[in-house]
Amino acid sequence: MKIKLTDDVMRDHTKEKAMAGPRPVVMSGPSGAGKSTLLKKLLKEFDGVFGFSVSHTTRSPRPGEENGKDYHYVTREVMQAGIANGEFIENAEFSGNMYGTSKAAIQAVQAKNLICILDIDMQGVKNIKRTDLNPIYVSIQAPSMDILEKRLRDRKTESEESLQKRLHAAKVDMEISKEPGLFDVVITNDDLDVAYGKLKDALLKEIQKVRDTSKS
Ligand SMILES: Nc1ncnc2c1ncn2[C@@H]1O[C@H](COP(=O)(O)OP(=O)(O)OP(=O)(O)O)[C@@H](O)[C@H]1O
Ligand SMILES: Nc1nc2c(ncn2[C@@H]2O[C@H](COP(=O)(O)O)[C@@H](O)[C@H]2O)c(=O)[nH]1
Repeated sequence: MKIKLTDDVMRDHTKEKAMAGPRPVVMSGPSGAGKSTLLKKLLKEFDGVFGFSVSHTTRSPRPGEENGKDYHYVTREVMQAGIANGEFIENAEFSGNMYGTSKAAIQAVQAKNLICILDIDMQGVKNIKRTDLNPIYVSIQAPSMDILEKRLRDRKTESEESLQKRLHAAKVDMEISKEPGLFDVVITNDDLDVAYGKLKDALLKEIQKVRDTSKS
């Protein structure tokens, strides 16, 4: 039997699709694996396609980081009040600091019909899985623990204590990321250009959606 859709039904369906917008992208993986490096390349090459979800954190800014651009830097008290007030879609304690994605951070990107990128740890991934955000889950991994440690040390952003906490979390992360179905794609970031190519391939469909929408 052929079902004839009325104009109203068709209009509603189209509106729903337009409102749904592109799927967000969750990038996760051990600290030092190269998430920020890769997502900065994406944001630069695809200006007007991707938007970064600016998280809140209680850690101090690193040299060159900007409040409101890299993170919203807040105190524990402010962060805890926001969480208690239901302002966060997810939050986690990582390496002695609090991190969280506010609902407003995601809405700010989605309001512009951009692909919202979240850079979050494994606890964040597990928590986002319980929401209806429906992102594409990408895991970025380093080729080995030794290379990861070298990258983190060479970055010169961590104290020895923070570095050890991050390496410990990385071991857990590397194991969990093998869980079948947890991530849509797992990318080993060995050669940066190769890893970036794989990331673009994984997101091609969503990139095209945004480009098609902005043309129409
Ligand atoms: N493919 C690569 N080869 C060599 N060095 C790399 C590569 N990718 C990233 N790096 C370097 O490794 C360091 C860690 O990368 P980056 O800061 O992007 O990691 P991250 O996963 O975002 O870490 P965090 O979770 O702590 O923010 C940086 O100094 C970066 O320049
Ligand atoms: N669960 C969340 N994790 C987050 C968020 N923002 C960042 N992160 C993760 O924290 C670590 C450390 O980040 P760093 O900038 O201090 O190196 C890293 O794995 C990030 O992915 C967040 O909002 N929620």
